[in-house]
Amino acid sequence: MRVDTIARMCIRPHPKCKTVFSRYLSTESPKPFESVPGLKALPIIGVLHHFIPIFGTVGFQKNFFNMFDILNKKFGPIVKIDGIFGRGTMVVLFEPGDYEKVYRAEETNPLRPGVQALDYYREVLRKERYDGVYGLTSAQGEKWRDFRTKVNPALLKPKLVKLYAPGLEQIAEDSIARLLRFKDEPKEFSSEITKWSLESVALVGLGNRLGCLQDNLPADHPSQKLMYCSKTIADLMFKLEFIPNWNKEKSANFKKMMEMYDLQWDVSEMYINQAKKQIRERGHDVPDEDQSILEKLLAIDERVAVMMANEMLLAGIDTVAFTVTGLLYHLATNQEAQEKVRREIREQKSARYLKACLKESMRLMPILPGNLRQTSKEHVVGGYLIPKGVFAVTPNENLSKSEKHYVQAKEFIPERWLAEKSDPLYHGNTHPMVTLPFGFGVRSCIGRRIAELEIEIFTKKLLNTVRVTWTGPPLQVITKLMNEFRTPYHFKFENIV
Ligand code: HEM
Repeated sequence: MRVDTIARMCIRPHPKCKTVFSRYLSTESPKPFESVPGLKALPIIGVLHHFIPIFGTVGFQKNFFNMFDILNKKFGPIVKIDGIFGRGTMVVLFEPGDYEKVYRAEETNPLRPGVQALDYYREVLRKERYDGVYGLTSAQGEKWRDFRTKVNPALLKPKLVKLYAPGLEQIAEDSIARLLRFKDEPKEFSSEITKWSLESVALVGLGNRLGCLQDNLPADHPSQKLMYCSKTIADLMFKLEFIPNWNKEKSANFKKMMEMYDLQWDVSEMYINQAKKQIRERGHDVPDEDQSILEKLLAIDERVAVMMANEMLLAGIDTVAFTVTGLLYHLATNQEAQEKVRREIREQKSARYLKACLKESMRLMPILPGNLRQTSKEHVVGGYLIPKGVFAVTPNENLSKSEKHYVQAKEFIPERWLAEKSDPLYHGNTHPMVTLPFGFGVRSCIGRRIAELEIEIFTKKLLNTVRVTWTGPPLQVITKLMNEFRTPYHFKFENIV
């Protein structure tokens, strides 16, 4: 019997057989990768000519959202971009079913290429210091899996993460008191919300308050250095990753980036050492609720514990500050939704509606415009053969704002996350891979539970006693590597008790 006949007879083939049979189940053989439509490279300049204003296929675009939109309109649901900006070839998949197939097939060993400068810093420049423990953001393969397996329970178990609630409530109260003092100076909001975010993630990670929310914080306070590093690294990352430079490692930006990584490491190491000393002095009989993530991980693997704490102090600042700012903006510009959240808080109900607001806000303003995996094997997608080693990009922000996937897609409607199946707004009508603000699968964001808890606690505390309004033009998102907001912010905070 022919192999394709067997494949068709098999109703629920074993996953291994599925892989073997998948090629036979399609009547046509896949088209070669070279024939995927998209941006072709020229010698030396690569794909740069496509981005020349007016004449280029894509032209100059100020963000990924616009760029993906044009690529989709010009080339269809699957678009190839030859070796962009010194990186490998990319394929942008606009059909959720297509990238679901790739991402699920990559789940056994999900490769997400790191930031090149950080990889260089950890694996070459400071090789002796890290010696194979590269953290979640840089490591791949076995090294990543080993690290992730050790840290998953401490960071992702909701029950364990909730133990930090009392400390986070205190931080939220301190931060809100400051916001109310600065209410007539909206320029302060950006730095205040970043301080809240750092103070919160440090409490969870290290078990200590850093003191960012004290009055007259000196400019050279170590916490100021961490906030400065986080911002500068994000800016430089964009310049180094997405702006072509044929001699990157000798450039001033690259050197500055190495200095920033050194500074970020030195300051976080100083805080981590302080925390370790306190843990030692306190002894071991400490209940779970009083243990920081650092303390829990130190009992498993010291080097992993230190690296995780360091990554929390880098990846856990601007991501959370951006997301809570987006949520407050949506609630400030949708007073009815804000009132509903306030009622829920005052009636001490579960935070169902608030959580729906957060999901809806992240759908419209995600920190990342899309997700990324590097293929470790061949895939057949949309009739094309995608080879090993290609960067498979999902343009989630575009899809999340498209009428093809959501009813009234550009509007803030938290109810869609709570609607019944019979309601046209019901979110289950949309493919579950369209909106992925925390990424996908086993490599999704390790800080998700912490971020959600921090945001929920802060928003509840704030809205219980404060009305938030927005007095300026619509808030604009600027895409660098991560999304950012154009400042100044035009929030107004008014005490209502
Ligand atoms: C609302 C805030 C946050 C958002 C929206 C967010 C989003 C993301 C996304 C989209 C990814 C990529 C996942 C993937 O490739 O599938 C990611 C990875 C990661 N995030 Fe977050 N993040 C947030 C907060 C945090 C916090 C608070 C921390 C630290 C505690 C953190 C640490 C990390 C790390 C270490 C990774 C790499 C995970 C891995 O590769 O295993 N993030 N995050």
